[in-house]
Amino acid sequence: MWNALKKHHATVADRKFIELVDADRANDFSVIASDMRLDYAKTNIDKTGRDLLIDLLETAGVTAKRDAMFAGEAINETEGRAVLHTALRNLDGDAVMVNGKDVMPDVLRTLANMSAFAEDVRSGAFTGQGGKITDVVNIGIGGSDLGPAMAVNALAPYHNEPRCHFVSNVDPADIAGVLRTCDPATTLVIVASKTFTTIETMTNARTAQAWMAEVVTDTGAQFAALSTAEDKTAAFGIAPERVFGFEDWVGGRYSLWGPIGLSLMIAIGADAFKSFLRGAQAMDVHFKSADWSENLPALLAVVGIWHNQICGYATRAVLPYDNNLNRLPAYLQQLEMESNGKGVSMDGADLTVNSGPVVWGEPGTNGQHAFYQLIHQGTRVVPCEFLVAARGHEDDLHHQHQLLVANCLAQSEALMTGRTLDEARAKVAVKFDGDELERQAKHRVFPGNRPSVTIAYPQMTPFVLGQLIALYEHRVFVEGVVLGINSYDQWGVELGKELATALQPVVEGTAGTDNKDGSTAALVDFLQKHGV
Ligand SMILES: O=P(O)(O)OC[C@H]1O[C@](O)(CO)[C@@H](O)[C@@H]1O
Repeated sequence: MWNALKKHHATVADRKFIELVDADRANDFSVIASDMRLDYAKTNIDKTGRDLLIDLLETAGVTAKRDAMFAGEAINETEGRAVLHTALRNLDGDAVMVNGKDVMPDVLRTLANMSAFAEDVRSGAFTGQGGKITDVVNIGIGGSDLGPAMAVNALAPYHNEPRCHFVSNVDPADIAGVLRTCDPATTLVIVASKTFTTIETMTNARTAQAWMAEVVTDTGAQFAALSTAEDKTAAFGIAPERVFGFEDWVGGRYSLWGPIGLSLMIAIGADAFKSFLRGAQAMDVHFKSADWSENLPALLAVVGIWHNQICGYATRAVLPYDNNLNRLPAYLQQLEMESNGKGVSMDGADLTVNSGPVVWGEPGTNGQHAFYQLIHQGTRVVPCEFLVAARGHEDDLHHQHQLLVANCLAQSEALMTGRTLDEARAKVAVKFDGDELERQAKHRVFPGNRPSVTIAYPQMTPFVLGQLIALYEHRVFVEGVVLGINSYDQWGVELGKELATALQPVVEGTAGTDNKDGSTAALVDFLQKHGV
């Protein structure tokens, strides 16, 4: 299949896709599911290419793998675990079996407990020593931070109760900056850690505990924990009624839908949080039922495969024309790169194609005045993913939103159409002539034919955000199955953790640098001379 796709790519690589994009192609290469429209017409995928890509899904066994995932089979083979974040948004409670046990009663009970606690915090029924909670500090990292941090920003227009802060970095600047703005007597600290062992999180949690203890008599009463390790949360001193547990079949970067979403739930309320879950559930239903040729996550995945594994474009820019989605690129970096940044397939063989792409981005229009220069005229092609809402939330500034939308559409159009040398000459002919005209015109040429997809939606509501994040999760799943890798482990983060633990005494000066390489030893020496 890979060879067939590469052969086909050779036949379309030079085709100007601007010449192909008429109304028919725009409809044929777009799909609408629930509230979302995915347009992938501005690419050089043609019908044959799409058919081949869909054959690839079938050959790779995506259908069977998808069904196995939803059925609770242990598709995370290297860790022997099921992958069931979808159960967390299965609000109708239909049975989901793991090892012969229906997990839904526990899932729904935890959701009810979280909802009651979140509403108590919001209403003031739950208080700190100094009264109603004014600030919530979520301490977590990776999946225990990026999801809720991204979603609280994305849903800022729905955020109507305590201020929410997110501390992730072990750099003391992070926690010190946040705690400086909070009153310990009215702050709730949420320690979010699936394992409850992550060094950054546990270090920050102890710092927060000490900060609170200066003022608050019973600090444990103002701490909550989100974890799979209830023994460890108890040892930390957090009472069981404020521990919201989940199972090991929820991966860290897929955990926003359950207890790890508590800070989001406190920010927007339990009803809006359920609407967020319903959006994701709608995308799950679509993913399970739509034909691959009409299936949003599958199509987004095959476009990604086309650009990365077939065309060889190493990166992908995610460009939300939605300022509140400013943390989406960082969230997607973990979701996609921790899931699909692997060089070994499930059976232990080396991959024969590239692993997943480097994902990066910033909201438009800011990026336009920063890195779009390279996207338009650089020597490397960067496939772009634009996201845009029909409406913002600032009704009195709707004209400004229209300008935002115009910018978004202009960028994908400019990337596709480009500007020829003749057009560039015509632009500068009033100012220059002769050789100087030629030289100046060359700088103003845009190669065009640069691919992009656009995801459009009515408005960034909790329901729409749920759909969007579930769309990306399933896209990652499909790409992972096609590559034959396990998208649900993350062994690649281990070595650095082990070496950091070993280096701590070296940095502190209680161990020597004898067994370190020359470069590391010299850096330790330099930092120690400067007071580390
Ligand atoms: O929630 P935990 O267990 O603290 O882990 C945090 C993050 O660390 C990782 O395990 C990677 O180091 C991520 O996969 C995870 O989201």
